[in-house]
Amino acid sequence: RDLEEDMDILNDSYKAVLKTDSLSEMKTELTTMRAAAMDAMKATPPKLEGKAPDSPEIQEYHKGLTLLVGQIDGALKLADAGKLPEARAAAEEFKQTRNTYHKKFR
Ligand code: HEM
Repeated sequence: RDLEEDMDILNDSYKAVLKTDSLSEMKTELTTMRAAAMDAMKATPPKLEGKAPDSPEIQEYHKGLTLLVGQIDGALKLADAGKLPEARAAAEEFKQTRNTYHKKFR
């Protein structure tokens, strides 16, 4: 999958996560988001084309996705514990990460 596809998947599943009243749907969509974020790590954003894999910019890009995966895992843990409102509140916080890293790399 290319980066745009991963981002489109992140986007669709994120909308579903914020909207659903079903714990099992939330878990499925969070798991889909996690896989898309992990796959996005293999891509190079068009803006960073030509940068070395160990350049500060690529490292920063990976840091953003690692942060998002950590936040997704936090929300998954709450969903696994049956805490739907708390899981949704945790998912709301992904927006900050998305916006911060879109400003840098999108
Ligand atoms: C909940 C989290 C996120 C959502 C919902 C999201 C969603 C999106 C969407 C809808 C696009 C446009 C895709 C398209 O052109 O079809 C996009 C592009 C992009 N996003 Fe995200 N994003 C998220 C997090 C992140 C993070 C954490 C990073 C980097 C660390 C990132 C980096 C990018 C980049 C580089 C593009 C441009 C891709 C390109 O033009 O090929 N995104 N994102």
